[in-house]
Amino acid sequence: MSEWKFNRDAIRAFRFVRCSFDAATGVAQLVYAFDDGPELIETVTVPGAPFALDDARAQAAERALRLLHLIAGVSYYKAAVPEEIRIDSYAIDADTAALMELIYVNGLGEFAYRNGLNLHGRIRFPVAQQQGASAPALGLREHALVAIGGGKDSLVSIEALRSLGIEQTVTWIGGSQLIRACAERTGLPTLNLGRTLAPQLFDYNREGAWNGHIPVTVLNSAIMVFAAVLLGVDQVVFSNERSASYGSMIEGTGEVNHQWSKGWACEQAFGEYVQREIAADLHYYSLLRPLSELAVARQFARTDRYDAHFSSCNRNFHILGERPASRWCGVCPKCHFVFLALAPFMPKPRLMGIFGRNLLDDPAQTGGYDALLEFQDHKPFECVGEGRESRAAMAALAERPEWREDALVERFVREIRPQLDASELRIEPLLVIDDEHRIPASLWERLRAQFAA
Ligand SMILES: CC(=O)N[C@H]1[C@@H](OP(=O)(O)OP(=O)(O)OC[C@H]2O[C@@H](n3ccc(=O)[nH]c3=O)[C@H](O)[C@@H]2O)O[C@H](CO)[C@@H](O)[C@@H]1O[C@H](C)C(=O)N[C@@H](C)C(=O)N[C@@H](CCC(=O)O)C(=O)O
Ligand SMILES: Nc1ncnc2c1ncn2[C@@H]1O[C@H](COP(=O)(O)OP(=O)(O)OP(=O)(O)O)[C@@H](O)[C@H]1O
Repeated sequence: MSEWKFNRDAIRAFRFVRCSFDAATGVAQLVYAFDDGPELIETVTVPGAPFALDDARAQAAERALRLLHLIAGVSYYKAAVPEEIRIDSYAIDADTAALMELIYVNGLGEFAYRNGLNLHGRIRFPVAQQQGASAPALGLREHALVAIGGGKDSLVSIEALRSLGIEQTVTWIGGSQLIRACAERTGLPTLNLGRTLAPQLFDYNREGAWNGHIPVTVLNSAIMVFAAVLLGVDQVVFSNERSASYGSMIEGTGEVNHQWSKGWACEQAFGEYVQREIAADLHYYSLLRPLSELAVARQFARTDRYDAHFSSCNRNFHILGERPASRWCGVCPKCHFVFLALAPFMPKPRLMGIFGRNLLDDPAQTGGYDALLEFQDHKPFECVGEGRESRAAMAALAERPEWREDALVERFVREIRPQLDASELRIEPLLVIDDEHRIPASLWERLRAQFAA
């Protein structure tokens, strides 16, 4: 074993070695390996131990733990993308294998594109078990674990649930101080779940592992589903908007979606699996699925409670390395997009106060905005709205005296708008509320009224 060296091209198999949960400490261990190399151990910690679970809940927790083990393996599998996948300590059925293949192939879509790999037909999870009976209801109490990511989207959901009188715990994974500050600002009960990646992964990255984006939202979702079973609550709520279902259109390749695991196809498949295989009364859904990014931005602008606390800039969220000097780096696609999406819905001085500058009056940001507008470039690989949303927001600003002389708005009017169909530049059609979602019927009518107001 001590002779083993990471060599991505020589590795034959990725192994799901075992997973375990210690109810006395709240620590779960997710163990993987390449061939007969060292064990790669990821840990997830759920506060509130010791957990005393009855038989039905203990069995559901074991099923949720295996689901998490399978999904979290994507961080390690991607390092070598070997031909074979093995599961050493339990067996999975065809439905589980199909869900994993869906998540791995699509969730690693950007990773594969950027590395010139073709994962279709390559990722095969071994099926060694017949389909079992559907999971029973556990008698979970009515309470929502709401994911918070530090950005605008989750804050919109949290405020919506608050106004509907739904009991919630604001929940996040990892050690981000920015997310903690936002969570505390809500004034609601909070829960911080621990997650530590196997340290060898960072060595492997330095030693030439394949690297790239992983489907982090479905991974966070699986962690929260596991926590929900332990804590005995019936809802896991995310804040993934409709626009997340649409990727970047790449010439010669087709659609590649950075945020596939925030999209509708993933939510449907994962949510149905959780209800069928983990607990019949555990509901996983995105509260913002019926809304576009612009509609979410409009909702967010209705309160200034979080202006001094939130950030959508992903540069704040690295596990290793540098963070930006301020909450908004001002030069990444998320900063560009969020500034543009909020601009039609809030007074200019408020927006400039949030960002500390005017990104639309900075010619250095031209390339970044062109990509968002899908003008001579494709939509960036980031969690940003559709090109038509960016174009409609820019067109709205072009009509506003306080914005139209800013460098990038003025350029849009002069160079880009003349090439576009004016009938496709209206914001209103993009604010329409969709009916495709998994929001429980008991909430939906009241929520719809709130979103429509
Ligand atoms: C913060 C960030 O954007 N990270 C991406 C970045 O990682 P980087 O190497 O610059 O630094 P670290 O985040 O510190 O990660 C170090 C390495 O660890 C591996 N890793 C990390 C987290 C994980 O869950 N699994 C991992 O395997 C990886 O090898 C890292 O290099 O670049 C990486 C490579 O492209 C990305 O994988 C990192 O993305 C994170 C997984 C991440 O959390 N990204 C979110 C900020 C993000 O993109 N969120 C989207 C959601 C999209 C989705 O659900 O698919 C969003 O904003 O909505
Ligand atoms: N560290 C985390 N722990 C738990 N949930 C997270 C974490 N990071 C992101 N999420 C959740 O993942 C989903 C997608 O994240 P995303 O970054 O789009 O949302 P956001 O941070 O609320 O808003 P924004 O799009 O403005 O950044 C959201 O439901 C968010 O709450």
